Amino acid sequence: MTPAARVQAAIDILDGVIAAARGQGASADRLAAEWFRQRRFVGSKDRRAIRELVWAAIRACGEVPVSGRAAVLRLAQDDPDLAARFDGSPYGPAPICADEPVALAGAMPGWLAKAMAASGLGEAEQAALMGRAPLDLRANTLKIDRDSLAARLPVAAEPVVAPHGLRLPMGTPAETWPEFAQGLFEVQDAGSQIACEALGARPGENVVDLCAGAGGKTLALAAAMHNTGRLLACDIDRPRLSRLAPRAERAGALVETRLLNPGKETEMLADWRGQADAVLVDAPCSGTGTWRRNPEARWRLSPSAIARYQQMQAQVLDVAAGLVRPGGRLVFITCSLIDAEGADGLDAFLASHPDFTCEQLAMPAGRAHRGGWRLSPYHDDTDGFFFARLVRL
Ligand SMILES: C[S@@+](CC[C@H](N)C(=O)[O-])C[C@H]1O[C@@H](n2cnc3c(N)ncnc32)[C@H](O)[C@@H]1O
Repeated sequence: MTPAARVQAAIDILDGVIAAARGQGASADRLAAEWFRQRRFVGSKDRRAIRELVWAAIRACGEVPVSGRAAVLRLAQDDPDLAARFDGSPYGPAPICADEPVALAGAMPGWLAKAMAASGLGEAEQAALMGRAPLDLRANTLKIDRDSLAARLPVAAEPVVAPHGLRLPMGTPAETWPEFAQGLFEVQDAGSQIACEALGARPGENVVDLCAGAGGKTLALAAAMHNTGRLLACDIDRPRLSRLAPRAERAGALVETRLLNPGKETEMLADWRGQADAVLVDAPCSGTGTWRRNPEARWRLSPSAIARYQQMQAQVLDVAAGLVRPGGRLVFITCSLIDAEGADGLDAFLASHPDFTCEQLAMPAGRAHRGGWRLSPYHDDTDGFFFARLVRL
């Protein structure tokens, strides 16, 4: 492909991404993969260049751009080489007109920037959400310790702040390695690992991971518990929860799973009522803390979506509260950095559950934030999280 044809390809993919963001359609990743699947003649160098341009344009535009061309023109304004590709050559983009629309630069839509600022995150914090996420691993201590794992990996791995974490160069195909197939590690952001540590799950305990999804955090809990006691992983999403069993098998982790019916969670967990030593609530949220991985997600959010997540968070916290034994722990996690989905929810929970109190945390990275703890890409180079540990009196 000519350099100009690559630019036009990126514009075409971006048009699809923008339409999907407006209509809550497929993710940018899926759309790009589909675009390439239909054009098998596009070589790997071209693919890489096109992808880089697509994601650079997504990162550069805070609001949803009017078109793919307007998004790439945003980048071209600061990049004369890119602007020169708009030369009208065959398969390339038409020359730039003086008065055509150019997308606005920015980290995120204005209403989200305001919500972030009100949650104590200034411009530098907001801009860091558009950076590139590192590739972190968690050594599976059911099978190996961090140092022994690092020595076996085919590329240098740096320890990270999470006690069992290692960091690899971005783009490392870690999941193709035999060490992955052998269950020696999981790919897991260091922030996610630290949030799990907040539960302090111990060997022999009865632990519930209420919103387990495909079990990223469940597997870390199983390792912390040395596969002793009972660990129950629940979710309302069958496809997600069904991905947990093969992962647990690879990791050698002992986990029970239970698929819950929405609205019937308490009933379906009646046998665990007041029995759990610790409950993890990795609540459904907007994922504003994970935009480094899927930056187009910020084009899909709306204030009403945030309000719906808040309701879901209150509901899962309520279910979780009923499972905790007196003296037991409850950890509330969201991978969002806006207080509506973190500290505000924590306050509301404490107001309606006087039998719970918030415990002070001291974690290896991050900082205290309104009764809980915050990790952010800017401050910690992890995904963004809010979490809090509560104890039932
Ligand atoms: C942030 S994700 C969990 C990610 C997972 N813990 C991990 O570490 O990979 C939130 C999960 O909550 C689940 N969920 C939503 N409402 C729920 C409910 N009422 N009860 C249990 N799980 C729920 C969603 O299906 C989703 O899988």
